[in-house]
Amino acid sequence: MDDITFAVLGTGGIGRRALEVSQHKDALTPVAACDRHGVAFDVDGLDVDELLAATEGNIDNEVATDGGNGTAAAEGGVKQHGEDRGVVASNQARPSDDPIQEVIDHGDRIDAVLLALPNYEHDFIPRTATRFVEGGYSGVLIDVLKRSRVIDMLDDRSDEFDDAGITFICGAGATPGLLTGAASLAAQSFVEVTDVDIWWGVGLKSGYEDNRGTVREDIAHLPEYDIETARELSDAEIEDIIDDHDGVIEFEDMEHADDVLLERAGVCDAEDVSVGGILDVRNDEKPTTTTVRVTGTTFDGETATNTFSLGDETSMEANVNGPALGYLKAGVRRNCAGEYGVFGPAELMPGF
Ligand SMILES: NC(=O)c1ccc[n+]([C@@H]2O[C@H](COP(=O)([O-])OP(=O)(O)OC[C@H]3O[C@@H](n4cnc5c(N)ncnc54)[C@H](O)[C@@H]3O)[C@@H](O)[C@H]2O)c1
Repeated sequence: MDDITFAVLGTGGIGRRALEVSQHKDALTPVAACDRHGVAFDVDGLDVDELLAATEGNIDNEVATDGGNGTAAAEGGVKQHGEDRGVVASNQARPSDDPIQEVIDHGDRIDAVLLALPNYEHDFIPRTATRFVEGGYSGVLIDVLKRSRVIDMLDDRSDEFDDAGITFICGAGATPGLLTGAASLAAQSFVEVTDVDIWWGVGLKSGYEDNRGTVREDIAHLPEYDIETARELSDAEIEDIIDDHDGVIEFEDMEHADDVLLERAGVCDAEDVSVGGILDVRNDEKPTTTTVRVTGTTFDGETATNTFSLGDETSMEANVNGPALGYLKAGVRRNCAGEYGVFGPAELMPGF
């Protein structure tokens, strides 16, 4: 495949690592990266080492997205060294009042855009996608979002994507993403799938400070919170929740889009999919092994469970960004073939 130029929207915990992982993939050139405060653009390819070094320990991950500050958490302690917050600390970047628009304005030079943006407002990523349509972009958009309900919001825009020549790959991180694809592959042994159980373990070696978006959004899955209440928590309150759980938080029945993404690929009904897991915010060792268990019946009447498990040494960052960039490349192939609209990770695997 020819060299693929791509942009990263959101250089927080995930987006920075996406830039780093892209250095290890063939034929991928990052040409743009932005956070809420600034944008770096170089059509010949960003100097990723410089950008990562300049933003190390200086990541913008305020709770605000495009709605301004206004929450207690937004006042909180973003790690910051020097005067420039986030990507602007890189000498390739400059401040911007609307960095996403600047990426859209360079859209004719960008084959694919990875949206590593927060999901504090469920419609933020769909709204951002609409901006790309309105800005005349045609290419690949890909996200790593988690929530099931956002997939419907993207589906509602499917005709717009089609008309614009956009191939949108949704839910293409780890879960959903890698594990959804694995479930789809494991299901191929069966003629009927009765259960898909996803159980993940994540140890965050860099702790809450460098993974604020992910940890806050995960807390929203606890029974006593939702996305609105989690958004309003201050950093100190989040640290208290982490303390109350001794750093290890267990989740059950999470609203993860693996369910709707497997249903739309024809693997099983969404209600037959369950997702849970354990997050250890203070340890880089996984608190439990990540597994996908797919149970079904074969054409010759046997009932069995196919199990896929991740090596405990693989980090969350590796399991989100490797697949995201792999799916990005699969999206570019689809786009070049004239296949537009919304695709999930399971649809890019063997089908039924
Ligand atoms: N699917 C998976 O397996 C998986 C795993 C981990 C994280 N995630 C998701 O990845 C997303 C990112 O997580 P994170 O930990 O990197 O979050 P983060 O808060 O660290 O980073 C988000 C970035 O988006 C930027 N941003 C926000 N509003 C913006 C705007 N209007 N314009 C430009 N940039 C803007 C912020 O400045 C920040 O740099 C979250 O939604 C999280 O749930 C998915």
